[in-house]
Amino acid sequence: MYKIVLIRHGESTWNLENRFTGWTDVDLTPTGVSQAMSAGKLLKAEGWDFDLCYTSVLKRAIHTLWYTLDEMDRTWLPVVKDYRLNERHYGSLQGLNKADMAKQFGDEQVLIWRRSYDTPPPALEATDPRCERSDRRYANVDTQSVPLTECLKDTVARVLPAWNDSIAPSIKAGKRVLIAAHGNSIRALIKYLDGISDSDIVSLNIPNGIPLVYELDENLKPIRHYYLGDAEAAAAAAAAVASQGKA
Ligand SMILES: O=C(O)[C@@H](CO)OP(=O)(O)O
Repeated sequence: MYKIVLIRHGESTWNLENRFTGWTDVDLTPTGVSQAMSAGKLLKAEGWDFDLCYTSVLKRAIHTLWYTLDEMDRTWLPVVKDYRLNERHYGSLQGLNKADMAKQFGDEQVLIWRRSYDTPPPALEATDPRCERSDRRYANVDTQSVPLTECLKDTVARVLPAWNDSIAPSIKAGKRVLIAAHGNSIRALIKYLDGISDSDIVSLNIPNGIPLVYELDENLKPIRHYYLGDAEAAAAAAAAVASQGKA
């Protein structure tokens, strides 16, 4: 049996301000830093250790990994930064307030933008200053692969190659893997691993900064999963994420 740990980044400045974030590279808040440190303390206290870490190229996930590893005295571990683990691209909603959008367009429309499997939010124009295509961190990525918007289906399509080409082979080679990523890139991976239907994935929400353990069989099929620490607190934090898109 293999075990991996997934962790969504701690609270970011735009989580706090309730803004659609996507590929915008925002910082952790002090709360986010302490969530990441608590995650590291919990992992250490429960005897977890890792050989290889994966994260995105966005600093809220990278810094979460740093603070978590620092608490474990494991900042020396190898880290693979892969843009394919980035948050789902939120198109032209990036930067806008979720509750304001719900007031303007209704809770149902915002739920579709946030959680529908195959309806993407309105796209960014390639000329929009928010477009990431000229960002140097994506210089080696094919332009068409730097999205202008994404639905979860699109995110699954980019996360899965990272899983299949890189993460899964590492796990099978016996590496103990920690993945620090984002709400929707983690939802994309879980949808695939657990075979969750397009309609059921709508209600899955991932809380900030709480380690989520997946136990996998020899074919990397999930046996069970659970949050470390207080399960009720994790469920309450996930429910709070769900209601962020309400007016
Ligand atoms: O704004 C975002 O990028 C994500 C995660 O913070 O939000 P949501 O939970 O609405 O998909």
